[in-house]
Formats: sequence, structure tokens, C-alpha cells
Amino acid sequence: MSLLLPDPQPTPSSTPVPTGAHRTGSPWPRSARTVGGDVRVAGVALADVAATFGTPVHVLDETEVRARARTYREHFGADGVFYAAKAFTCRALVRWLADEGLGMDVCSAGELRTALDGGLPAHRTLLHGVAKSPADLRAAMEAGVGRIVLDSPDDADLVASLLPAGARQQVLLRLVPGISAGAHPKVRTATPDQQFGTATADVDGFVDRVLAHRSLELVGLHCHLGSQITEIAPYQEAALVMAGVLARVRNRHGLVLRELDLGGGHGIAHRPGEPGLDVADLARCLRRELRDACDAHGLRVPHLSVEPGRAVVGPAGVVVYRVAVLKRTPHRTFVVVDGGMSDNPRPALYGAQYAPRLVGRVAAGAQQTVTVVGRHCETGDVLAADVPLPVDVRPGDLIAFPAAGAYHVSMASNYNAVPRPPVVAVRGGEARLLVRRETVEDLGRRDVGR
Ligand SMILES: Cc1ncc(COP(=O)(O)O)c(C=O)c1O
Ligand SMILES: N[C@@H](CCCC[NH3+])C(=O)O
Repeated sequence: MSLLLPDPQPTPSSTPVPTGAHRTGSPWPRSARTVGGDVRVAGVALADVAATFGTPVHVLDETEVRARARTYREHFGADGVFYAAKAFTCRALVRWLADEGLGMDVCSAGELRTALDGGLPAHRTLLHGVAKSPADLRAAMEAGVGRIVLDSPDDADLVASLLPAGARQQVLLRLVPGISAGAHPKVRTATPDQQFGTATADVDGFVDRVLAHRSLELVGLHCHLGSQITEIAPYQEAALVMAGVLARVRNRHGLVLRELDLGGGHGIAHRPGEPGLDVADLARCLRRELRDACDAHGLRVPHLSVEPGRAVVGPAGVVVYRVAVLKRTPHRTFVVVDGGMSDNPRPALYGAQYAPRLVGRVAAGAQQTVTVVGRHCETGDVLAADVPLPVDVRPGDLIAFPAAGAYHVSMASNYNAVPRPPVVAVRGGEARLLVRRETVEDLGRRDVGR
């Protein structure tokens, strides 16, 4: 019996996935069940997905995504949730999220394109970026994005310079509240030593630069602390700091800003037993903190919004690899799989840890400690070091990594000219292709020189 999953029983497709507070402690979708030696997600055996679509393959549980989106919508309300497209995006996903009442945070003309193609109205998107290109901005302005988040005073000038004559654009200011939060230094974005946003101490000059442009309508403030944050306290601190900045803007500039976007970063369990951030608790604590802080400043409480990415799609995704080679050295046993850092750079970038498991057959009971590595020409292409897998693991076996729905596909590359894997949606016992596997021909198409 597996420690990773609930009891091995098939999921009746009629069992509703509970909404409400997010469960913490399991990296698997709530529908995941062990059946014999296999795992079924939304009633679909992972071995069947691998047989039909090949490996590596990304599997996304539609019901899990929708339930997570609905939970956010319930606790943060209409116009309160902008899914961060950078975590993963494709047209079907946009449609699910739009159905569930979410908006979307996009960072490029490409992410915006997918949002629009998926049917999300442009006014439900907001555009981010530390270095928005003129092409990004023109696409955003042409589509009519709801908000543009200005990263710096220069960004304000750039946006204003590209707006068509007579147009007005609602904007937020991205500020740096000086809070250190996030699972790794490379994903902390609210400290003074990194490149995003403008220090809260410099807000007056930032506001003045924005107000100098009649085409920019300043409606609110924004901050984003970092990613994979599993405690509520940093968000409470952010609410407190940002309420202070709202008061300062009112006092110094006579402007009452009506919106506050506190970004994303909500953590999930990547391995069994790890904590995740509870959305209901987060919403409750944030609202209380913000109300108290605004009361203290005599401010009206602004409209609150958040930008979760990982917490919406991360636990809904599983990636399945096939074992290519088993290598025993005096130091380690290497399980070499047919993917690697080109489809999941997270372990190499952040030392991210996962809990892979064998699927597709009944294994010997005993476990051994192995290191799962990828196929790439880098010693650092380690997907999971020192993890338990069955003693009889062998070439041809399937290895599944849960918590793979966010920042895998979206950060995938073509290193070693390896085509990127497909994304398959599962729901009610059926699997359907959302994003096809890239081909070697796709890769060759851009190579136009002689
Ligand atoms: C501005 C902004 N909003 C939202 C997110 C989403 O973060 P996460 O996927 O950790 O929720 C990010 C990425 O960290 C971001 O940079
Ligand atoms: N890419 C990071 C998170 C950073 C998100 C963007 N600010 C990860 O995989 O954990």
C-alpha cells in the first residue's frame, strides 16, 4: 500500500470534489487513487495515458483545477482573482478558469494571446512586466486589458507614450514592501535587492510621474512577495505596509486609491506531509488585517485581489516518465528517465524536491534509495535525489511525479533539441489532448538560414 495516496479504491465518477479550504499535505490531485500497482487520476490510469500519448506526458486533472479556482473565487470574490498565466497556460485551461469566474495576470503578448484565444475578455486581464516590450504593450492596448501594472516610473512614461491619442488606461503601481518571503532566494520579489517593482520609500516620485500623464488613470497599488510561501504572516505584513502606503498617497497627493492587489505566491505541498497555504484562512486573515489597518488610517478598505498561479494548477498536474536506463555505481543507483531539466528545470534552479513513485505495475514490496536523473548532458540534471523506489525498478517502468502542474510545461525548453511533452486533460474517466507533443519538425521550422 502506498503512503502517497488515499486508500486504493476506484473513484466513482459521481463523487464531487470538495471545494472550500484546500487540503494540505498531499501533492496529488484529490481524485488520485491507487489501483493495483497503478494510479488513476480522475478515473484514468496513468499507464493508459502513457500508452496512448507516449512519455514524458503531463496529465492535468480538470476537476481539480476548477475546484481550486472556485475556492479562490468563493473567498476573494468577483474581480478578486487573477490567475498567473506564467504557472501554465493553454486555451482549455483559460476556458475552465474563465468559467469559474477568474481573471488572468499576463506578462507578455504571448500569454495575452492565449488568454484571448481561450475566450477570456480582455478587461479581465492585467498586464505585468519589469520590461514590457512595445509589442507587448501594443497588444495589450489593442485588446483593451483591464489594468497595466507599472513597474517603475520609466515604465509609466513608456506606457503613456504608446497609448493612442485620447485613450485612458487604468494602472496599478507595483511596489516593494521590503518583506522577505518565498521558498528560495531566486523566487523572492519583495526585498530591496531584486529587480521588480519600486521601493515604497520612492512612491511619491512614482505617483508624480504617473500623474504627469493624463492618459494614465491610477486606480491602485500592487505588490508580490515571492513564490511558494506557506505562511500567512508575510501577507498580513504586506497588507499592513500597503495600507500605510495608501494613506501616504492620500495624504501627500490627495488621491484615494480603490484597489490593492497583493500578488500570488501561495505555496503547495510538493511532497506528502508538506504544508500548503489554506485559501480560506488567508482570505480571512488578510481581510481582517486590511480592515484594521485601514481603520487606523481612516481609509476606506480597498478592493482586494490576488494572483495565484501554482496553487491553482500545481497539485492538479502529474508528469509521467519512462525509465530508460538503470545504472548502479559504487556511489548511487541512478534511474535515468526519458525527460529531465528541459521539461522540469525546478530542481536545478531552486533545489526543488519531489516524491516520485512507480506506476503501471505492482512492484516488489521493498524499497531502495535511488536518484532519478534526466536525459540531458548535464550532471545537474537531477530530478529527485535520494528518493525511495522499489528494488525491482527497471527500464521500461513508468515513474510519476505529482505536483507538476505549475512551472514545468511553462518553463520547458528545447535543450539538446528535445521536443517538449504534451499536456493531457483527464476528467470523468476520459483523457483528451490539450497540447500536442512538439516534434523535431517543429524545432526545425525556425531554422531558416543557409
Ligand atoms: C507578479 C506575480 N504575480 C503572481 C505570481 C504567481 O506566483 P505563484 O505561482 O507563486 O502564485 C508571480 C510569480 O511568482 C508574479 O511574479
Ligand atoms: N518559477 C518558480 C516560481 C516563480 C514564479 C514567477 N515569479 C518556480 O518554479 O517555483
